[in-house]
Amino acid sequence: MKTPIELKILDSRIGTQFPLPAYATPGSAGMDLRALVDTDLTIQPGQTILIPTGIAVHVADPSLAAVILPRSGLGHKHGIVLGNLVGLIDSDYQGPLMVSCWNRGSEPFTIEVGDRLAQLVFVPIVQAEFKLVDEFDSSDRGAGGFGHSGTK
Ligand SMILES: O=c1ccn([C@H]2C[C@H](O)[C@@H](COP(=O)(O)OP(=O)(O)OP(=O)(O)O)O2)c(=O)[nH]1
Ligand SMILES: [Mg+2]
Repeated sequence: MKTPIELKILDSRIGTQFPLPAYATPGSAGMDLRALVDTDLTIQPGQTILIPTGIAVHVADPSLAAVILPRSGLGHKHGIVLGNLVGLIDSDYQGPLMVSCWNRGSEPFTIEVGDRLAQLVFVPIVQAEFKLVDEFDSSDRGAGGFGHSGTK
């Protein structure tokens, strides 16, 4: 069962030259987002560029959100990841979906118009309400963290 999500096409090349984002296989968790840039562009090592995807989505339901994640091939082989590491799309955001593209590699990387750059994953969200306490019920871990248990 798929969840309906409203989508606006902001760039008419989506739906004509390039398809709407879609799951590549029945088991895919993410849909690839394309670079709807005017012309091919090169990202220099260390440079970060904000890339439009040509679409807007309105998740609407506060118990859902979307995240933008890197594609493993681009990240691992070319150092093309996200300037914000992970993009979080709030359920009430209605603006253009943008990808912050960071070349953390050592070679210039050329993005061609319509290239699949990153992926969009819809996730469930729990909104918390803080309940102030003076003491927590004790747990096995307590305050141990940040590697306190070692590596072996
Ligand atoms: O990679 C991203 C990350 C965010 N957004 C949009 C959707 C998100 O709902 C909005 C705000 O993102 P976020 O809350 O992460 O950024 P902020 O710096 O806290 O901005 P704001 O003050 O607008 O919340 O920007 C994108 O299009 N792409
Ligand atoms: Mg914010």
